[in-house]
Amino acid sequence: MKNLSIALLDALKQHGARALFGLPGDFVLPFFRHAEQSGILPLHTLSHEPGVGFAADGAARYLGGPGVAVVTYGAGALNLVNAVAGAYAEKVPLVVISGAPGALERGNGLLLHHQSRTLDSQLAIFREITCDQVVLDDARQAPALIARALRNCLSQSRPVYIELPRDMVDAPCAPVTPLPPPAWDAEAVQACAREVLRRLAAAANPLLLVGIEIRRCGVEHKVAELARLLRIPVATTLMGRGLLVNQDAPLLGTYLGVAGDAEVTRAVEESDALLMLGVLLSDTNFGVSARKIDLRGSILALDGQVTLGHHVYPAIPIEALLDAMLDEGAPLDRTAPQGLAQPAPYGMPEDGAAIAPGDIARAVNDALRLAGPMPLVSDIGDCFFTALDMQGEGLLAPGYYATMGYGVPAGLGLQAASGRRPLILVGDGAFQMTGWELGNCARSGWDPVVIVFNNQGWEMLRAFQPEARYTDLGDWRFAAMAPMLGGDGYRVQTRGELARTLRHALDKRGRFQLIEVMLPRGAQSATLERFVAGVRRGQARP
Ligand SMILES: Cc1ncc(Cc2csc(CCOP(=O)(O)OP(=O)(O)O)c2C)c(N)n1
Ligand SMILES: [Mg+2]
Repeated sequence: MKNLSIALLDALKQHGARALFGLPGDFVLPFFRHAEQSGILPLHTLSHEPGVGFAADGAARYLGGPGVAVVTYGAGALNLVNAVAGAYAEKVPLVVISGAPGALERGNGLLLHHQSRTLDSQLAIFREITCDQVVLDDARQAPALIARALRNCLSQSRPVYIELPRDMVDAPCAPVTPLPPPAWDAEAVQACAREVLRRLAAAANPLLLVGIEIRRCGVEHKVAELARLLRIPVATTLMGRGLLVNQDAPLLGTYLGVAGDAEVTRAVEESDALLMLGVLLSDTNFGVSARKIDLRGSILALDGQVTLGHHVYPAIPIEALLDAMLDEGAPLDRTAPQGLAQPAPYGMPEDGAAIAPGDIARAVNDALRLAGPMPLVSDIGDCFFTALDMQGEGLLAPGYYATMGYGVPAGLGLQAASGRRPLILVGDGAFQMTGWELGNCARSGWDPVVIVFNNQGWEMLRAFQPEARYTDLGDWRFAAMAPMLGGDGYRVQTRGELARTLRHALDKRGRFQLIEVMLPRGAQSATLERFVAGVRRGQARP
């Protein structure tokens, strides 16, 4: 019989995990030893737990399986909270494994180091940001608890919390038998699919609007097939940017309300049968709508249920709904829409002019057209709005939860788990938070290309409070620091320098490449300007 640590590691691998990300401490050292010595999953350490969480998140988003973060009790696990909360908000299947005090030390009457209020305070905190929590303090129960937690992590596409007392890691433990996904009622699914198809057929302007859950559930190809079958155009939400790329779908583009393409906005907001698949009804997706979308006339398939106006069908997995619609659907009486997606911007002039954010999108699109597609990972800031105009191999970004600090570690997690080299976009403010994780690249064999949007300030905040002085961050000279961190740094001031440096950096492998793009103070992307105007308009409305 194996021990509990090996049973847990085997189960993680069986459920699709491809790597462990962690930062050890005494409560989790025994598990780290098994993780490293067993080699069941590669173990990558980072320098601060937010980076551990974002790296696990990036791996999960890119590969679809669970991302795994392994930390010590208290100071470690509570450092992870923001990353886990963001994963919960954006439906990322994350597994948090926290070491914890053993039974004897729990009962010795002393306050333990890393303890906050009580020894169960941490569990209480993680109850709020995970869909399931288990404490492995009994080896007989452990296999069933692990199986339940991992099944819920994947079926709900949300983080789960596993607390592992350090005196349990060597306990003899039976292997974990994976549980089947939750059952559903085929008849209810068929009835729901027929009602959705009837509504679409009766509409003058049916439209599909897709969100991030269709990627988490691995059904993008089925959505594209449905759009082609029914001859219905598709738009993505802000969070869904990058979905259905290369899926041969009649893609209109990304819905950004008043901040986006007017054609796409009109198509979404004037649709009389909006079928929303995997869409979060969030302010970032709908907060800048030109006019309020009539949700009563729309259909929402999210979180395993389908809402049609005032009807709710519970327990309808999105893949089952799509399969039933593909079985029963037929072309609606419409001409097949041609994808209207606005072409991405190309052709940045390679001259001596100062660089604007929009130039960075053009330069990246020009360079990737030559070098080949790369996964894009963006932090929050104007780099995110600029990334919406980039043609990458999908875009990973916390577009709804909107936490800074995501970009660099998430890109490292993506490369660690998949081997693919990412292009990371990050502002100077966000780089100050977690950009230093690049110092782990040399020993881990990672070599991302990182573009730092250096406008020497918190520009997104300046957009709302131009008079503020506290948004000025000064010039941190990131490129000059790159060699000390084991990479190559380039500081570029003109469009010509940007184009040449980007081509050079994409060619250079084996060391991270940091391109510090100097942006004039106050320079904003057109999308950010429209987004700010939209938010202001929304706030001004009675
Ligand atoms: C963890 C966290 N703390 C604060 C904030 C609030 C914020 C949102 S945007 C922003 C400024 C970002 O500055 P940066 O230089 O990175 O990018 P740019 O605006 O283009 O200049 C802040 C402080 C968020 N979102 N997350
Ligand atoms: Mg900035």
